Parts: sequence; structure tokens; C-alpha cells
Amino acid sequence: QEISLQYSYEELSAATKNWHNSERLGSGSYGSVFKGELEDGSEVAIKAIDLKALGAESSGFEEEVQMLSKFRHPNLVTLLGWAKHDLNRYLVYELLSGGDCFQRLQKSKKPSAGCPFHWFERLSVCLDAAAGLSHMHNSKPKAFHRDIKSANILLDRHGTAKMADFGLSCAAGKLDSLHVTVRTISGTPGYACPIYSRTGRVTEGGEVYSFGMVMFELLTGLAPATADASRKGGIAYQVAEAVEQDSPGALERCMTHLDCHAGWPTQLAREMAEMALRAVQPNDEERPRFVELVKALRKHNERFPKPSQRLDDVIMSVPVSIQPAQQPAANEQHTPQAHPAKKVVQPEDLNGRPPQVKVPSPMLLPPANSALATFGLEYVSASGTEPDGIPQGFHCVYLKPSPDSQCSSDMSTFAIGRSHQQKAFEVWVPDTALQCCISRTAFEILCGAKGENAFLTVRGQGTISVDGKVAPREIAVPLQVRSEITFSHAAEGTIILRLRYLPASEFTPKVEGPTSPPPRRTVRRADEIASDSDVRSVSARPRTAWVLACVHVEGLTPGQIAELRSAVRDIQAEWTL
Ligand SMILES: Nc1ncnc2c1ncn2[C@@H]1O[C@H](COP(=O)(O)OP(=O)(O)OP(=O)(O)O)[C@@H](O)[C@H]1O
Repeated sequence: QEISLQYSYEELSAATKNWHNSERLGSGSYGSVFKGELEDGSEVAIKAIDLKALGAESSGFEEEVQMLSKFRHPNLVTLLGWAKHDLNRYLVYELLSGGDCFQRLQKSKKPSAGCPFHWFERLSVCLDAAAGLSHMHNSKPKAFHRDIKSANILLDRHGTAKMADFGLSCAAGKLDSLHVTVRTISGTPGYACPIYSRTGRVTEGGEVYSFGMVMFELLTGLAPATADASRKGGIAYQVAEAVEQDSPGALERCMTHLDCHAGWPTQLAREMAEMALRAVQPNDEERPRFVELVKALRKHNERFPKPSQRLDDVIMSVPVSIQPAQQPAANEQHTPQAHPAKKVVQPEDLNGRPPQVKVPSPMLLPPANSALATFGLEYVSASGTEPDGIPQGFHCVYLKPSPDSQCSSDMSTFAIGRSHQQKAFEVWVPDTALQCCISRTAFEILCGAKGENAFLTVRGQGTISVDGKVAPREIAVPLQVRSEITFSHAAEGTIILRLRYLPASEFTPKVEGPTSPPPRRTVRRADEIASDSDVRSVSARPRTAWVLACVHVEGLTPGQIAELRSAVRDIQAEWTL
């Protein structure tokens, strides 16, 4: 109690408008937590504990004050002070206004709440919580939290996570003791280590087990324990039922249950799931220690930075027409002369990548159904292919979850590539040599039901650019409305195919039949060009002259095309009308 301040009851009453219900943040087993504003204006969370109702021994007040007073760590909630009033006790904490991790997971399942919980935020929460716990476990004497669960991981307004609720915490009796045995076995079902529940022996391995269950929760969005709607008073152990962590095949089961609202990059999710499985293995001794988890999670955090950072720092800006692109894997190399019949690239799963799971294939809807989709990809152009010659039905991919998708109303992931839109890629890129540059699963798009919060993650070996910047593999990059996605030739870097991310309402109507006008004229009257704001130097031409106006150059932006002198940009026709 040396570091924490003692507050007066009157001060805390004033801070909470006399413990007004509107200031109540929530209630736990030891009392209610109120939001308060102290005299100096600082905002705090005040936990009120009624010892009379709970019995002095079970309140955890003394333990929590002693334990928290010792710790000052960015990932452990800071105890600012305490107060006493009759048989009531009060703990004053820094206010963490971002809610708890359990609530965040629940909210992220309802897109209408507008509170997504992306994979990179979950990874960061995991790292923060592990760092806080590692600090406790490496202090002398070793300290145990004893109630590690997502509801006890609080977030501040910047998204930093801190371990909270030390009501059950305890310290090892001796400086070098590695465990402590408690009389009252507590903790939360679904999270508590079975060995601890059986024996009352608290160890770091037992705490790591609980943390492993939190990792599964973040990966899958499933609760380790929740009320079972089918049985009154029953508990459903969603994680254990879905993952069956002690049986063979647990890793694949976890991967098939990944939370589709998080947009996990497959490789990261797999490595995190492996780590979680090690954390919950039956033998306490074989579980990793917190310090090891922190190091591994920090590496993941560096390898998989959050998309906005990656856009600024990592994406290379390349003129795709001249930049040598990344070489395809040896088994994706194409030798057209030798074996024309074997021109198909190796599937990703033979390249050591897992088969994609739970990714609803976007539907190439017939036009009659297209109104059902709000967003999609429009095929814009392909090298050597005349868009007007493409049959109806192959001009767009409508991003609409398949009817059996579990996420039809939420965030959905769509796989794009030759395995998924085979016919469309064949008609746009008939040259089989070029088709080799389009992977079977080239990329995935994660987006909300209305195309919002969209991210693209490259999954295949081929070179994909988003708005002119090469997108690295396995890292989600944000997609904007009208973002251009291009497939480039593996060796030459030239653009093979161009797609655009658009609201379905903006797709260019494709009308067939002899009377229909061509969708885009490339021959334009000179006076039409003269009226374009981005075209210069045409006024000298005879008003009746026609030119072939250059509307697209590989590797140049429309602005750069506009900068070109008309004499080099447009082909002046010799005839007059
Ligand atoms: N420092 C804080 N800042 C903001 N909210 C907090 C803070 N501490 C606790 N809360 C919120 O107050 C509520 C009650 O917290 P409390 O720790 O008493 O119980 P709990 O962890 O939900 O349950 P239990 O103690 O039974 O495990 C929770 O919703 C928690 O998110």
C-alpha cells in the first residue's frame, strides 16, 4: 500500500455522482465498478467492494491492493489508490475506456455495431496481455493472476491491452518458488487449467493454459465457456467442442473455425494456432513460458504489421511495366514449348500451403441476380484481349457470400483466382502461358456486406498490385472504392489483367446485340477531345479531323498520359469527314 494513495470516501462519492447508476461500468463477483472524475479532472474506474455481503476473506481486497501496488507495467492495469468506508472497500484504477476484450469480440460479430476487431488488433492484444503476464511471472516472488480470461483484458482508448482484475491473484511464498497451492480453487470454467482445477496447484504452466484458451478465443471468436441455450444452467465449452485440442487434427479444426470477422492471414493464424495448442497441451511442463510467448508474438507482430503501417512503410511503389516482378516458384514456371498440356500452375496446397478453408467462393451471378450483390470486381482490360469480345456474364465478379456462408450478413472473405473464377480468367487471358501468372487462389478480399472495410490479401505466387503498388504475400492491404488490382507477368512485369473494386451499381452495363453501342469508343472526334480538361494542344487541328486518342498506356497514370504532347500521344488521322 506504499505506492497507492488513500482516498477519502467523500472524494470518491463526489467523483461518481454519489455512486449514480449512470456511472456504473459493470459488475463482477466482488462488486460494481463505477466511472469517476476526480477533483483534478482525471478519469478513473472505482471498484466498490461490500465486504459484508461477500465475507471479508473472499473479497480479494487486501490481495488486490498488495499485488497491484507492487506492479507498474504498461500492460498491467494501474492501481492509483484505495479507500475504506465502514465495511466497504474501494479500489481506484486508471480508467480504460476501450472496454474489455470479451466485449470487443462479441461486438465485432455484429457489423451494425460498427466496431470491427481486426486480426492485427487481436494480435496486438495478445502480445500486450502476454507481456503483462510475463512481467508478473518474472517478478520475485513470482505472482500468479489466477483468472486469465478475455473479460479481464481491458483496452485503453489507443487499443493497448492491460491485464486487470487481480482479485484472485497470489504470490509464491518464497522468492524462488515456482508454484503455490491454494485452498479455494477458483478461476473461470473454460479457461482454468484442468490440473489446477483438480489439485489447486497454481503454476505458470496453468496460467499459460488459460492464456492459450484466450488465444483460441481470439482466433475463432468462440467462447471457451458460455451459457448453453439448450440446457438451463448448462455451460457450452465452444472452443473445446470445436477444436478438441487434445485430439489429433486440432490444428486443422482450429483453422476451419477461424473467425471470419477478423480476416486472419492464413499463415499467421496457423502459427498462432500452433502456439495456442502448445499452451494448452496436457503436460504442464511442456507448455511454453510467458516470456517465450511474448518473444514469439512480438516476432509475429513484426512479420505481420497492421495494414496501414505496411502501406506506408513496406509496399514498394513500382512502375509495373518495367519492374522485374517476383519470380514464380519453380513449380509455377511455365515452359510453353515443352509441355503445353501441363501448363497449369501447381495448386497452393501442393506448394506447402494449406487448402483454403471456409472461404465462400464469390458467385458469378447471372445479370438477373446481380442486384443482390452490392460490391464486386469489374474486369477492366487484359493484355491482347478486346473487352467488347468478352461474352456477357464474364465482366464482373459479384462479391456476394454464398447462401451457406455463416457470415452472409457480416464480414466475408472471397477467394479470387483460377480455381474460383476459372472460366472468366480463361476468356480474359486465353494465352495459357500468361494464365500461369494467375494463381489458383491469387488473393482474398475481406469486406463487409456493403463492401466496406475491405482488405486484399495476396495468397498465391503471382504478382498482384493494388493501385500501382505491389502487394506482398499474406499481408492484408486496404482496398478503396475503385481501387485497381492488377495481375502482372511473373518475369516481365507487364500487366496481364486489370480489375477494379467497385460498387455493383457502377459496373459498366454490358448489352449484347447488333444495335448496342460499343461500351467505349477509342476513336473520338478532335473537338470532343478538345473539350476534355486533361487533354491539351489539340485546338490547332482542323475541327473536322479525327484522331485515335490514346486513352491508356501500360504503366502510365491518366495524369501522366495527359501530360504527354498531343503529337506523341494521339494518332492524327489523315482523312477528314
Ligand atoms: N479500470 C477499468 N476501466 C474501465 N472499465 C473497467 C475497469 N475495471 C473494470 N472495468 C469494467 O467493470 C466491469 C466489472 O469488472 P470486474 O473486474 O469487477 O468484474 P469482471 O472481471 O467482469 O468479473 P469477475 O470479477 O467476476 O471475474 C467489467 O465490465 C470491466 O470491463
